[in-house]
Amino acid sequence: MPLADHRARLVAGVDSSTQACKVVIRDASTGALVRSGRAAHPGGTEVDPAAWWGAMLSAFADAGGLDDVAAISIAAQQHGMIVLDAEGCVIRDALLWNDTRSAQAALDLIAEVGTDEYARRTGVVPVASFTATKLRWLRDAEPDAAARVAAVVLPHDWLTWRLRGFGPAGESPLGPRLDELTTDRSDASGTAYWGPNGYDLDLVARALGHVPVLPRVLAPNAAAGRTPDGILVGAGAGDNAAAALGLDASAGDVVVSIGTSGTVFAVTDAVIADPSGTVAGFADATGRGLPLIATLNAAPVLDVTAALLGVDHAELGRLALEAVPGSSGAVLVPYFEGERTPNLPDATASFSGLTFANTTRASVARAAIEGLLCGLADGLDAVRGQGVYAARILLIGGAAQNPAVQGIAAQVFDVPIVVPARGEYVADGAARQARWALTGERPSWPLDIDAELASDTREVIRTQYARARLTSAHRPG
Ligand SMILES: Nc1ncnc2c1ncn2[C@@H]1O[C@H](COP(=O)(O)OP(=O)(O)O)[C@@H](O)[C@H]1O
Ligand SMILES: O=C(CO)[C@@H](O)[C@H](O)COP(=O)(O)O
Repeated sequence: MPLADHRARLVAGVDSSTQACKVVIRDASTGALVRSGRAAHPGGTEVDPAAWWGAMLSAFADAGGLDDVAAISIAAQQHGMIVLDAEGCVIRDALLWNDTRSAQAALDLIAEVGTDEYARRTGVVPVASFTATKLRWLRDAEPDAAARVAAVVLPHDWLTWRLRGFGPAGESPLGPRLDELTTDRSDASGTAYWGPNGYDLDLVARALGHVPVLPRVLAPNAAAGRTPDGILVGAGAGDNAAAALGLDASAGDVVVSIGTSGTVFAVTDAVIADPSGTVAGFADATGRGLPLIATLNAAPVLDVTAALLGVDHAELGRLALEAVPGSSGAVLVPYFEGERTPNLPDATASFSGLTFANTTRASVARAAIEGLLCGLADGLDAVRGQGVYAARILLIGGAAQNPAVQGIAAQVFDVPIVVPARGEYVADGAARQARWALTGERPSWPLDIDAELASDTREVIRTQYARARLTSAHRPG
């Protein structure tokens, strides 16, 4: 379609992430940012999806509306379990990627199927984050609800369906057409019941007890349909895959994202099947692979530390830079929310190495940043262990904007760091996808860079962290 009429000049991308919904509206030809908007999401690891729908509509309004937009795509937090009944109604609140109640269900599924078999069939080994384990938890803990499940979708799938006008009768113009549910490869690959041969219905039935309607998996450049107002709707994607697309990540690029989750991932053609489960062999949003590790404790580690010290993020960063690398021996192993990598769902955080001399505001601030980055550096090692080449790190996510995080990252990671200009790269990836669906041509928009930092590794940081991680009890009580 030529970019001639007034609508075709703009495309929109959505990031429905854990803490907020963000929308960018970009020029379809040049990629220039025209408008943007955002709205907050409720906290917690169990959320009524209606809150995400409401936040998305608010974010659209904040961005000046979609009247002049030709195409839109939605990216969202991965793995969240949304269960629908035959009338298209949400049966219970969604369980998010960072809800760890299904840890035992993950172990049960592994005991039945085996780690090698899971990795071979789906590219992943179940942990509490993945959708399959949440379905097993539902089957065991809420069997009446499980029995009513007619369809299972992820956040971006459900928002895409609602945006196209589908939903419960009375709440949507087109009604509860479950056969119109769609997803894409990247989000399907985070369910632990999708793999190289499509949906693995045996694994679905093992998890939920029966096989419900599952969303049709669209190609990266396909359209899911149109909104009732005629806006083309792209396939959408999981947030990390969308970020890789938004950054145009290519060989040698490893993305490190410090949002609610910490993630380390790269785009590759290699088939990843890690039976240890450390690296997830996800799919990307272009038809390739996205090996990824995720931690449950990233930017909120700094939020809680700043609150403890009674400072804002800028002051937390200034304090941290007053301390020496290694925080004079103070170490934070930041498993506040349990942990996924390493897989310790019941773990708690621990400070160690404290003395009268190093128990200062500066050391505490620095130890928080060092601790969260060391978990991601371990993740980078694991991703490289799968054959991924890292020439540089692209550092993104809310906490990546903090100069102290950037500076300390250069002391923790052993490859150069590039900080793209402040932006919403997940939403940008979705906007690129919308443009791709609109014109059939994947855009190559420029990427602005804020900072480039040479690696300045200080071994003490990771050495003492590794020791502390092994010796901390990580158990509540
Ligand atoms: N300058 C900063 N320093 C440290 N953390 C920050 C800074 N700015 C934002 N954050 C934190 O980043 C997080 C939001 O990042 P974002 O990537 O948008 O998360 P998500 O996509 O998971 O919603 C919040 O926890 C916020 O407090
Ligand atoms: O679970 C994962 C990836 O496997 C997380 O990355 C979620 O996709 C949430 O992302 P953010 O809200 O932190 O961006």
